[in-house]
Amino acid sequence: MTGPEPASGDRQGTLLVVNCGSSTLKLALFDLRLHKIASVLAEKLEQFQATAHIQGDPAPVPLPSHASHRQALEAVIQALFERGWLTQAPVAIGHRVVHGGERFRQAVRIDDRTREAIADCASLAPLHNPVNLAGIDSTRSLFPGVPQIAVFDTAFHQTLPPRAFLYALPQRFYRQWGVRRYGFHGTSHAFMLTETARLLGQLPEQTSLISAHLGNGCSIAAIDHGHSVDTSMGLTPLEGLVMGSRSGDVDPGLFDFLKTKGIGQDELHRILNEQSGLLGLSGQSNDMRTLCELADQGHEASATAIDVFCFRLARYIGAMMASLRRLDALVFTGGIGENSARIRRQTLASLGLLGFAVDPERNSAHGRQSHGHIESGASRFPVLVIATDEERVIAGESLRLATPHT
Ligand SMILES: Nc1ncnc2c1ncn2[C@@H]1O[C@H](COP(=O)(O)OP(=O)(O)O)[C@@H](O)[C@H]1O
Ligand SMILES: CC(=O)OP(=O)(O)O
Ligand SMILES: [Mg+2]
Repeated sequence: MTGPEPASGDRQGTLLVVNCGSSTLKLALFDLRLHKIASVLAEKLEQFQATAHIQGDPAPVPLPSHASHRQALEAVIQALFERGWLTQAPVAIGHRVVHGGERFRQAVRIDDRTREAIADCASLAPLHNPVNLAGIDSTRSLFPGVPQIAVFDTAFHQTLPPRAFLYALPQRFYRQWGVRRYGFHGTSHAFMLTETARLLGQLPEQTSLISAHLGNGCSIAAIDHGHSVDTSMGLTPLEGLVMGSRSGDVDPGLFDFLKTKGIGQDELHRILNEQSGLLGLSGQSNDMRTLCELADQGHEASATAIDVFCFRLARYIGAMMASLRRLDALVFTGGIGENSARIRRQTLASLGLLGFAVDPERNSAHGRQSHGHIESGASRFPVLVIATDEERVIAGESLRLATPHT
């Protein structure tokens, strides 16, 4: 199959959005009115079965075995040209960058100096920033002279007050090394704010919500009158909720204990980031869909993984209430939040005392791409399901920064 009636927006120009994740690469093309023209997903990068597909095109994009992010990006861009989705260089390229430290409070145009500053933040997001940089370097050499914009996961959370961002550690760690809670998934939480305000018919600056982004990485944010005031991720994207293969919160005393068992620094890093979470608890998979199927077939460890996931999430929803002056809605998003009625139901079942109540029919009616209410008439608060679109937020910021006069 070839591209669309050749990529309609392409004649006026396109925006390319690059989201290099820990093992995936997501690409999206938008026209200058922010209509999405194409999206691409490459999965299992660095593994034997690396694959890439342009949505709606049955022919996979050929990738070398164990393709790196850079190789996958180059192959996908070549395919976008060959199949007619792209006919000229994009007018701007937006990149998701996970960690911007305290240096980046908003999106920036990338030059040599900002690239170095992003590299300086890499030790705080070792699974993410290095691959984000690989994406930046690759598109800078493929499209020299095209404005490149970095949009940071951390930027939306720069409004956190000290009571939420400080750890109870000696303050010199914060002053000397920036040891504090940063928070992530900011583009998704920001999109939840805009969409919630739109659905409720009010202004974003008057809207207060709890946003639960449940994908491979999971985080929750308390947004008070349009500002992020609390979130579950911390210095790195490891703190907080149970995730696909990340542990979320553990007792830091664990590190000393595991040392006595001969587990060193590198192994500990691998355990907490790659072998824990849903994967570690179930012993089977980091994929919530698989675990729901296994639990239905009576696999006990998978059912336990789901229990721990939902209970931790419910506790965090309760904790986020302490950060808000009012609550207009609790919002579920991300692959799990958008698609799994079971996870939403089980989580909310622990929150009856706070006044949350779900309507079973509305809850099971909502899947990906469908916005809407799932609370019952007895609920104190609206509960919403909203499909996230991090790429659209990145495209909007990129357009704004690439064409500052418009
Ligand atoms: N119908 C479903 N039921 C339960 N989990 C689902 C369903 N569809 C997708 N998921 C889960 O969503 C997660 C991936 O979320 P997604 O937001 O797409 O990931 P990423 O963080 O990589 O962008 C996986 O755990 C996947 O199993
Ligand atoms: C910050 C983070 O966890 O990102 P992702 O969900 O893409 O892994
Ligand atoms: Mg994600």
